[in-house]
Amino acid sequence: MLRRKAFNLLKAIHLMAGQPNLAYKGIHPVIASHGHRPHRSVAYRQRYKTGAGSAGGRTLSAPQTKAMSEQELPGLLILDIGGTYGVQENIVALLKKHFCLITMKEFLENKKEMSKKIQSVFVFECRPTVDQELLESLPNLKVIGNSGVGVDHLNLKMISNFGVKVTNTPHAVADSTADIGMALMLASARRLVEGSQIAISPHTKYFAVDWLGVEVSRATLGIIGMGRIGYKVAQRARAFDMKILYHNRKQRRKEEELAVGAHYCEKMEDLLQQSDFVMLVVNLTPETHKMIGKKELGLMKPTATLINIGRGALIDQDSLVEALQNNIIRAAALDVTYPEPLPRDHPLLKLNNIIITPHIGTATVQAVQMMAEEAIANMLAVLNGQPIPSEVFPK
Ligand SMILES: O=C(O)[C@H](O)CO
Repeated sequence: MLRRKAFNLLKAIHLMAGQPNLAYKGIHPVIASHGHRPHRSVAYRQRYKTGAGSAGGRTLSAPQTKAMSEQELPGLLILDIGGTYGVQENIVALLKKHFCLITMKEFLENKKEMSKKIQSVFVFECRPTVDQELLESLPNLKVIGNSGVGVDHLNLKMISNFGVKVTNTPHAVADSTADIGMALMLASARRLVEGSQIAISPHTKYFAVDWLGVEVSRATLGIIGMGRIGYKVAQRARAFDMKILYHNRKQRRKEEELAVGAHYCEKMEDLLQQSDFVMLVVNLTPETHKMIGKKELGLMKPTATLINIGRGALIDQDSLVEALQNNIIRAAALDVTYPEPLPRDHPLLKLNNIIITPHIGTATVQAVQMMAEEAIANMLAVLNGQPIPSEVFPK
C-alpha cells in the first residue's frame, strides 16, 4: 500500500516535471526514478567517475531505485545460473534489486506463463545461447544485456529483427583486459610459466642462463586495435618505456596517439615487421576473422611474440602451430582460442613456446561486478525509454 502511494507520488512528480511516465503508459512496469540512487561499488564510481565529484567524467544512467514489489519488477531471464561459468551469488543479488529473476530451468518448466514476464535477458560473458527459438518464445523481450564487450556470440541482425536491443559493457572490461594483455606479454617475455614449473619441480637442476627471456622494457609493442582496451594497454606500456605502434582498420586515433606517444601504422604489415610484441585487441567480425595467418606470421620478426586478448578466431591457429613449431616467431601468449577450451590433444598444447590462459581477461572480482552494474544500467535504460549508455547495433 505504502509502495503504491510512493509510486503515485513519483508519478505526480514526473507529470509535474513534464517527464513521460512510461511506467503508466503501459510500456513497462519500472519506475523512472530520480530519487535515491542505489549503492554502487567504489571501483565502479571511480572508473566511470559517476556520482559526486564526477565533473568531466563519463556518467552512465544510474540503475533505478527498487520501489516495487518483486513480482512487479520486470522479468529478467538469466541464461544458466550455476555451473563452472555460473553467475556469482553477489551478481544474482545485484540483479535481484532491479529485476524479478527467472532461471532457465524455471522458464523451461513453465514456458507459457514465464515467457510473457520476461523483458530482459542477461547474458553472462560469451554464452552462445540466444537463438531464434528463444526469441520466438519471448513476446515481451526488449533487451539483451550482454555482460562483456564482445558480442560475436550473438546474431545481432536476427535479434534486431525481433525488435530487441542488445547492449554491452565496454567500460567495465577495459582495465582488467588490458592488465591480462600486459600479464601475458610479461609472462611470455620472462618465461614465467616455465620458470615456475622449474622452481616447483623437486628434481630439476637448472641454470637461468639456459632459458633466458627477453625484455619488455624499451621493446616495440604493436597494438592491433587501438580502442578503449588497446589504449589502456598503451598507457601501461608507456610505463615500460616501450615504443608503441598501432594499427586500426578504420579510424586513426590522433588524440590517443598524442596522449601515449604512439605511432600510427596505416598498413598492418608495417606494424608486424617492426614489433617485438604484437597484441591483438580487436573485435571478432567477418572482416577480422583469421586476420593473422601464415602470411602475417611470416612478416613478424623471428624474435617476436604474438599476444591475443581479443577472440581466438582472429588467428588462423593451424598457421600459428606451424609458425611456433618452426620458430617463425619466438612465442605466443593467448587468452582466447577456438574452441574454448582447446581439445586436450590440440597441437598448440604440445608446444613449449606458448602460454594459454582460459579467457580470463575480465575474470576479476571488480570487473565482474562492474560488468553487471553496467549491464543493469543499460537494460534499465532500455526499459525506461532513456538514452542507452552502450547499445550495440547490427552492421
Ligand atoms: O568480451 C569480453 O568482454 C570478454 O572477452 C568477456 O567475454
